[in-house]
Amino acid sequence: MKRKTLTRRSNGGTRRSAKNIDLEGSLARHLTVQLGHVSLLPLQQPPPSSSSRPSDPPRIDHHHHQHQHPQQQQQQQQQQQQHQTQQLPTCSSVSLGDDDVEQTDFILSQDFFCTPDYITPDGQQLSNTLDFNKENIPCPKSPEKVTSVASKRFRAEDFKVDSAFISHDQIMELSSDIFGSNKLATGKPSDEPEVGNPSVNGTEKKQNYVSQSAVALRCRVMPPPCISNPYLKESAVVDADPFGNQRSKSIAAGLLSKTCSGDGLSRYRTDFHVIEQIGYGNFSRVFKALKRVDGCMYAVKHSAKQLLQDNDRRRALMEVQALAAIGSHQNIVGYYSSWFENEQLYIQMELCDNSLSIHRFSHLWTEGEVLEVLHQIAKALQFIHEQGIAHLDVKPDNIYVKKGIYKLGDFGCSTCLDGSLPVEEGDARYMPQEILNDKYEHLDKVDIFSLGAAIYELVRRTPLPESGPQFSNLREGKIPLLPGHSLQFQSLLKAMVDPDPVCRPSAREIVENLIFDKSGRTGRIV
Ligand SMILES: Nc1ncnc2c1ncn2[C@@H]1O[C@H](COP(=O)(O)OP(=O)(O)OP(=O)(O)O)[C@@H](O)[C@H]1O
Ligand SMILES: [Mg+2]
Repeated sequence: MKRKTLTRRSNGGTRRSAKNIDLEGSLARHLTVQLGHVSLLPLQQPPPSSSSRPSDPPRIDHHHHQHQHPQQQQQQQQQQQQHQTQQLPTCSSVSLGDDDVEQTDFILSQDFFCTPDYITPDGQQLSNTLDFNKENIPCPKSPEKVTSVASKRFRAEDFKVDSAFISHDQIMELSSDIFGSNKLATGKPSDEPEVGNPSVNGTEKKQNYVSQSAVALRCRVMPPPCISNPYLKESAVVDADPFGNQRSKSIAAGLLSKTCSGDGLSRYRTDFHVIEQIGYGNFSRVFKALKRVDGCMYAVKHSAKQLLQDNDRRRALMEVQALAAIGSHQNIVGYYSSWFENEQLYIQMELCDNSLSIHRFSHLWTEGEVLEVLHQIAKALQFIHEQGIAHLDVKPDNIYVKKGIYKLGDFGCSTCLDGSLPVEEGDARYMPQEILNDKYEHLDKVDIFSLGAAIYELVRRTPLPESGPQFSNLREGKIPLLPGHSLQFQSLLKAMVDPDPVCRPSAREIVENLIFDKSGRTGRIV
């Protein structure tokens, strides 16, 4: 694409041609489109035939103005105004349609765009070369404002009342003030402080002014590396190496080092108001926290200890990577965000009411109720299994309830079904025999066994043994009769804890089991 650079010099001495004039007319309209409310007056050019130099924008020369005879001055100003009214279209008459704007991709010189000629100081040294040492050079000073703050307020009130009552001298005075602070652009006085105005509230601005863009540039630091998500198979197809695998052998360490440094502020404390601790596990603490910016409550889980070893960090990261890869599902605890802070991993999650462990033994679970749990968590398992992910720690502790909806949480042990990730088995009480024998061919069926064992525990209202004959019986698929429960339900449960993983139903098969149609999922089956 052809690019054109427009540079205007402060003395108005830019070489001008008909094309240039045309171009600047387009530019003025272009600027109007961008700025909307900005008056075109200073930018509009008289026709080339005008005797005055067409490149000169309306310009107030304070010194010249002071030495002129008042009548002469007034006459000259009236002529100038008339000339503008006749020759120049008003803002409203300028078509703002895109068609009118020349289809040229401009790079507006900063001098032109940010510093209109009338505030560009004379004698400004322009260089065609880039000078990177300019950061701390004070900005050139614009002409001093003539008026004081007090008179500014007075004029502002007058202006609001009726501009017709303002004398010509007042207009000129106002204009010169406005020129200094760019207020002519809107034609309205503003109480907002003006950026770049050399005189604010009558006090001189400091000379060591650094532009915002320079500050932004300074703030740009080398970003931390991206971490490839092992749960997302598509991520391997990326052309470049956005994951910075060549940059850092210890990816998590790279991320950690970047996220722990910085401004020293705690994102957790800055973004959240911590209400209370709501839980803890072997590796983490979980807090109920109000997010300041959106006013909603979340569960924020962070690692109990500082993750000083790369392996610990990787392990912790797998939970958020799994959550992020899995995505949103009604029966899975929602994941929002995660970050490292103080060498701990923080995870912002959907806040649930409680986990099933609370009512595990106190509540008399009806068959309808346990079927509801079974059906909803089976749907969660179907969702993750279809994405090639196994949970590997399904148990009442990790099943949450929120407004009557059951949600699977704590993906700290989740892994890939294809064996591409290490297997870290969950709570042994809910693990099938094959896992204890290090056989990982059917990891999805491990989740099915665990869910069957969890439901069995809810119905029995007694904790599952960690060892002994009852422990072995369960792994052999032997469960005693459950009085008061339908045979269909007991058969389903028995199938779920079958010692042969292949014989266990899949999550989909469970979801589609007819038992859920019959039960209405909340009623009790006799
Ligand atoms: N999203 C949530 N909403 C409400 N409470 C939660 C949530 N997440 C966790 N909790 C509470 O915090 C406890 C510990 O959470 P979690 O099981 O995720 O931690 P953990 O350290 O991974 O545990 P584990 O020892 O099972 O590995 C839970 O038992 C539950 O009481
Ligand atoms: Mg847990």
